[in-house]
Amino acid sequence: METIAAERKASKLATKELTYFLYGGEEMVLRKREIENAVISDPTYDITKYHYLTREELFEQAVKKSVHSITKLMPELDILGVFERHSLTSVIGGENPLSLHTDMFMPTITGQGSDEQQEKWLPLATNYKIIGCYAQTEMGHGTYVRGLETTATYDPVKQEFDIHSPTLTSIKWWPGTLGVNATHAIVPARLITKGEDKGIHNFIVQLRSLDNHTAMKGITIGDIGPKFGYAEMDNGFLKFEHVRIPRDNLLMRFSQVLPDGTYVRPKTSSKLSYGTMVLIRAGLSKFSFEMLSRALTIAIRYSIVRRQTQNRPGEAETQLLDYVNQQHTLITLLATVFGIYFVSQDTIQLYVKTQSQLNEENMELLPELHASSSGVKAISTNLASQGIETCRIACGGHGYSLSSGFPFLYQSTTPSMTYEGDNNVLLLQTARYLIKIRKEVQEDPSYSPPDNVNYLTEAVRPRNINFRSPQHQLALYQCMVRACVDRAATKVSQGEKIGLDYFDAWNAAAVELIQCAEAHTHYVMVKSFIENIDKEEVRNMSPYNQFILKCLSDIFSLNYILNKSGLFIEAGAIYGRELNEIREVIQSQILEVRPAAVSLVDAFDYPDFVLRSVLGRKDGDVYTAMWEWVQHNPRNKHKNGVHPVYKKYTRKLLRAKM
Ligand SMILES: CCCCCCCCCC/C=C\CCC/C=C/C(=O)SCCNC(=O)CCNC(=O)[C@H](O)C(C)(C)COP(=O)(O)OP(=O)(O)OC[C@H]1O[C@@H](n2cnc3c(N)ncnc32)[C@H](O)[C@@H]1OP(=O)(O)O
Ligand SMILES: Cc1cc2nc3c(=O)[nH]c(=O)nc-3n(C[C@H](O)[C@H](O)[C@H](O)COP(=O)(O)OP(=O)(O)OC[C@H]3O[C@@H](n4cnc5c(N)ncnc54)[C@H](O)[C@@H]3O)c2cc1C
Repeated sequence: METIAAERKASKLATKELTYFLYGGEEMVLRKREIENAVISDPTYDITKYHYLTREELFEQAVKKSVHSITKLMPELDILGVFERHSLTSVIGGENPLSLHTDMFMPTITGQGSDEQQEKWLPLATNYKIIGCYAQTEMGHGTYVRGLETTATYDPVKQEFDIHSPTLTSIKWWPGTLGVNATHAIVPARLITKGEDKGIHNFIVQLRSLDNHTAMKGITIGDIGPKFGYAEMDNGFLKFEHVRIPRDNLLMRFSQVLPDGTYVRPKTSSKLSYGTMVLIRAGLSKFSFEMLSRALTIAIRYSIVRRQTQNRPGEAETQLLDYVNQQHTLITLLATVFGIYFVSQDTIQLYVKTQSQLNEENMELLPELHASSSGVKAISTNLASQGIETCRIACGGHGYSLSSGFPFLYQSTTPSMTYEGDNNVLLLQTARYLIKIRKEVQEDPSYSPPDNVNYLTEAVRPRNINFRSPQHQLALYQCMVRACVDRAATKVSQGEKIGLDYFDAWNAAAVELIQCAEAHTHYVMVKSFIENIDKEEVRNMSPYNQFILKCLSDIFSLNYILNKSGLFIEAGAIYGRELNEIREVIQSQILEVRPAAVSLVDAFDYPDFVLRSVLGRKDGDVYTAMWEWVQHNPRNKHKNGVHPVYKKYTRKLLRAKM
């Protein structure tokens, strides 16, 4: 306890200033804390026994908490917007089994419903007269949305759609909130009218009765069973047997079916029906920041408190964070989490800007948003999932206990590498965009590509390189990414030249394509970090905070160069002989950050309640917390301290003659 207090005292970081910066100002932080305190002081959200609950208990508690939040806490706190809602969910912790209602069902209606449809459905949804989910994925198809098999066949006589699951593989499988709670779903299905298949469109389908919650006629519905984690979420299955819905349950903002069955195609892009996925992908980088920053808070605080090995006679054992390997592991991750933070801010801004353009039927930014949000979602969820596991390992044996908080963070984060688009698949979408822009640049010298891909027109290694210079770092990345894009594009065209069809040529280059998308996205993250810490808000910070952010930016940028040095050397961006200098800059910046490490994680401002970790306690009283935790263990609570398995099994073994 004294150690962590001493660390805080010695740190020169203006912690409060950084917290205000991260949350968008003092007012936002005060509001966040108001929400946290309301949750912490309400017994409904008690977490004392959380880690010992069974799957069914976890689910029931989570639904109870969710309903309590909607009916009591949210009105009391006047929580309306998406950010405050997420803030509340995040404090309550665990999964929110009703989250898909507000995160996907409602945004789909807002984004894709006509004005009349919004007027009809949004008040019902806002007031929880209905509970919605987003039922897209089927047993046979998740990635390949165009391959979904559920049909929606228009009947002009009754002016209804007939929703049907024609095969076993067409059964909807995975959607959250579907298994037990939802009354309605957005159902992407193949629209068939006048005998023609018009592709995937979104429909609103009622699943359960609003009187007694039983399944509607023709609907078979349930929960898909235990998963890797996510016990609190009712991921479900859904089978349709010719379910009838009115014509105007087709979401008609972009395309329509007229009463006689005439199809009116979207004026602009058919991909607008994928809009909800893009929204969540943009939000997932923020989610990745939250999950990884919590893991780092736990790992860094514990590495201050934990001592291991007396290295000099008569002195205290060494703090884990004073081992250079531990510093390297955790401080490079600290730099990463700031990288994710900045790019998530930029991605959400790009989403908002694109959305306002789309409202004016301007599609200009859509390809960039799709490519960028796909890449950023993939890289930030990969980094967060791997980073949480790295934090667990960095905490030794105690990291493996549920009480560390890591298992929950990992289980909740790792599926984000799959849902909302598998990360490899999304990186291939980013690569598709890069290859396309490269082609345009080559074919039309007057074409000026978007800023983030400008390196495709020119990328030059600086002379007299200074690895501490952000501009030089960016130039190195530009050379490297350009070479990666060239390599992938060349591989595709070589395949085509030897007679492979488009798919085979593309598939043969898949590894290089994913590599170029990854490299590009890292470049975008480094660029975002560098640009953001050059903004006025940061330049107004205390000099020491600016200095630490610059150190973290260098670490983030240079550590990737070191880890992927093969790519940079192959591109002629750096020479092998320069690697030592890069190592030294990283090492010296890590040493600069070390004294501020605990204040940096304090700046994330997570109360103990949110971390749910005996190792990550703010006061550093880890061992007392571990002892308290074990007192709740039901396995220790049997008469005379003797567990029933003794009578059932071990006694027999001990007395058996063998
Ligand atoms: C603001 C903050 C608040 C948000 C808070 C978020 C908090 C997060 C917590 C959430 C917690 C839990 C949520 C979990 C719930 C999970 C839900 C789901 O998983 S829902 C199901 C998701 N499914 C997928 O993502 C499927 C992945 N597959 C696809 O998206 C597509 O099929 C794809 C892209 C792989 C391929 O599509 P398609 O075959 O149709 O396209 P092509 O490859 O042929 O490309 C054609 C052309 O279209 C362009 N394109 C593709 N997609 C899009 C798009 N979305 N937008 C724009 N354009 C798109 C593509 O680039 C091609 O363009 P071209 O010019 O021809 O090159
Ligand atoms: C916790 C969780 C919650 C979910 N919630 C929802 C929800 O609310 N609503 C909903 O509709 N869905 C939901 N899903 C489903 C999710 O969106 C899909 O699982 C996801 O899109 C991946 O699709 P898939 O399962 O078909 O994987 P697959 O496509 O079968 O992928 C398997 C492997 O094949 C590779 N692969 C596949 N296609 C290609 C390709 N074209 N090129 C190269 N490689 C390829 C992938 O990289 C991956 O490694 C959820 C899933 C999970 C795990």
